[in-house]
Amino acid sequence: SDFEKTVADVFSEFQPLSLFLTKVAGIEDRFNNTGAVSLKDILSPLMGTLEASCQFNFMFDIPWLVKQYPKQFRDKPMLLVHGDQGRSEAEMKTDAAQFPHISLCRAKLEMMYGTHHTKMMFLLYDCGMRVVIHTANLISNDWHQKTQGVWISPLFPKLTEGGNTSAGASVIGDSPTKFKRDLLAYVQAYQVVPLAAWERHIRQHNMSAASVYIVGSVPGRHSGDKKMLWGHMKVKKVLKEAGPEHQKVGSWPVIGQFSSIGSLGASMDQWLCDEWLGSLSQCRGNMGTPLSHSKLQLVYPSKENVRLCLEGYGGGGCLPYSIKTARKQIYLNNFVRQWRADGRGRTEAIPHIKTYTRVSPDCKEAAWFIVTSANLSKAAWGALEKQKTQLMIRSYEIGVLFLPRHFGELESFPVGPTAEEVRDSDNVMLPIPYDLPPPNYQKGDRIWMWDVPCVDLPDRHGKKYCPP
Ligand SMILES: CC(C)c1cccc2c(O)c(C(=O)O)cnc12
Repeated sequence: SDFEKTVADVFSEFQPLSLFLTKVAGIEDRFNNTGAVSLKDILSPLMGTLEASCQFNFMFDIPWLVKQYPKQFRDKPMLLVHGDQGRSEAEMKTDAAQFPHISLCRAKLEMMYGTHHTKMMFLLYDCGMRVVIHTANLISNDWHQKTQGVWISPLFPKLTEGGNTSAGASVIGDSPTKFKRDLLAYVQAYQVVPLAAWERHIRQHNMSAASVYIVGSVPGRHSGDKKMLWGHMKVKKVLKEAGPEHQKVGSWPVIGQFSSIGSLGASMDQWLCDEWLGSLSQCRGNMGTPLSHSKLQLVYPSKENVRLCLEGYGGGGCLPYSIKTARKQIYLNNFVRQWRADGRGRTEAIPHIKTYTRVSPDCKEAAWFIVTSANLSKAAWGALEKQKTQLMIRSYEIGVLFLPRHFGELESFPVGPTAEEVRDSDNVMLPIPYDLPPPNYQKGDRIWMWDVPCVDLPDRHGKKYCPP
């Protein structure tokens, strides 16, 4: 039964995809006992005996974060990688100063409007290391009543011989998805001294069991063969080389699901449907036929989704889509679908998770799946410039891409609408975080914008929404 399952049980039940949601306060136990973890679970001694950790993120509540570590690990060295500058960096330094084991590392943000969105943990144990790539800020609210995604790596054992000598260009202890090579390239892109030690730790571990691809974004104008390393061009490259066949999935819809939307251009053909969808609809054997934009579905909470959520209108505080941006791209209203997750008990847990996938018309199979920090924006995924010779990215992002072929020669992933189905299935099943197909917005409903008042109907706490 579900009572008294340890995090080790929860972890092993959801292998080999190792894709979890975060626990949500206030929903039925069964939706938290399977396929879901808390930050304390991830940091539990049952996952390994911690020696040191590195936390990449955007928002940090340092005293709260320290309390998520088991007492016996609260003095282990912790590096926080952030993008704060000026006053907020000063505040972070003040908070960190009270903890001698914590050091800070600021990521360079030289592109205007770039942010350090990446949410990742390096957990160094006495017997190996783990990588966790997720979507939650290191603040209590992000782990309380929201839907967040977490990929937890296998325990990567230490390489026996001097593993950190990389044999020329190739990397020792890598996987068929080149997980270690690409993770090293991502970490190296920061060019900051404190990460050199973590680069060495990564080199010294055998990551051959990693069955996902790294999909990272680093700020810059990437050209030549570096153009395919990051953002939507990395997805395009991997899907073209190793994705499912065009004749099988070429007509399947692509579904994007995210918690914010950038300025995407005055028409859908400028970036959304040509460039971005052009990359995410790539597949093997594709003769370049673009996917019709009727096959694009964008899951983003409506005003009613926010009004009825566990947090009430306040839940919309992590959905920073502004009316200023929205009114420049009304065409998005043709693509948006509601957030509904009855299968996971999370229809009322605002989605801060970001996922991208391609599913069969009958919603029973998925061609691939991505969980990432990247919202639907050019800053995150990149925008091609100079006659498509360079990819301009503003922010740091990271996610993982699951391809069926790396999970047992599958052509596609069977989709599991509930965590129990995934747990009890003998074959690999994708624990999809939301219900398929995503429902249309109801008549009279609208896209959630965080700077638009809601004074007609109260939320579950009897409140109206009057943003500052
Ligand atoms: C507009 C900005 C400051 C913002 C508002 C609300 C939530 C945000 C958030 O959750 C992230 C993130 O998770 O990386 C990043 N910016 C967020």
